[in-house]
Amino acid sequence: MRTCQINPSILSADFTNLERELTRIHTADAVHVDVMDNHFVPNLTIGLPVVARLNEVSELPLDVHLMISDVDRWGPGYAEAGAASVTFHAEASAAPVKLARDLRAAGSRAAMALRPATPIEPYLDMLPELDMVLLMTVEPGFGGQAFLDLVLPKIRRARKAIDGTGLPIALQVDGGVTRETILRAAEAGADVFVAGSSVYGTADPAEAVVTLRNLAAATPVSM
Ligand SMILES: O=C(CO)[C@@H](O)[C@H](O)COP(=O)(O)O
Repeated sequence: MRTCQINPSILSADFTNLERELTRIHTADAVHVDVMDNHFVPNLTIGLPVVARLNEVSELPLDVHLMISDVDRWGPGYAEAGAASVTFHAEASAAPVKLARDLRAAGSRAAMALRPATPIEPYLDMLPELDMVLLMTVEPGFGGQAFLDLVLPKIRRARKAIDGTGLPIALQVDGGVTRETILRAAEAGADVFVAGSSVYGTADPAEAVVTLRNLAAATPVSM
């Protein structure tokens, strides 16, 4: 068994009562908070004041995923608000190394996300600046989409590159993660899984988290 984490996405939760929705996933490793600005992605969710308040009421660490433009300017504020980890999109950052350093300096883990079609190779040199890489397995913007198998070879390449650094960099996947697709993502080398519908869409989200984590942990990486 290996160590894997499940971070449920509150995009699939009931936005009228987020505090209660956090308690329904008490078995999770962190809560994945999707920040969307209706500019970088065609959807709008929550911003800094709500994230700051969530951090005050949450027993789980916040794994904040910024799907916003001008992230070099706005990103560090989420770290200052107490997020345990802040993920920015490589496609939205003009200065990703500086941003990763700013996030760490503000007290959070620094993570970089890539859309399904964005290659990882141009970013391999900056892996030591990162605590986590997020490979999107759907186009960012909406929950409930189907997992894109075409990302699996990139997950494998990322796993190899991360292992090559010898650093404890997590490899997260996000989008379309179910009891079935988590097996393929885990086998390719992912170790942190974001799941929205397959957690909040069940009668017992806490139990769904445990099931997903056990499935991933029991799946060896195969290169
Ligand atoms: O960031 C996103 C979508 O942009 C994700 O976090 C989704 O919210 C995951 O939802 P499911 O695909 O698991 O339903």
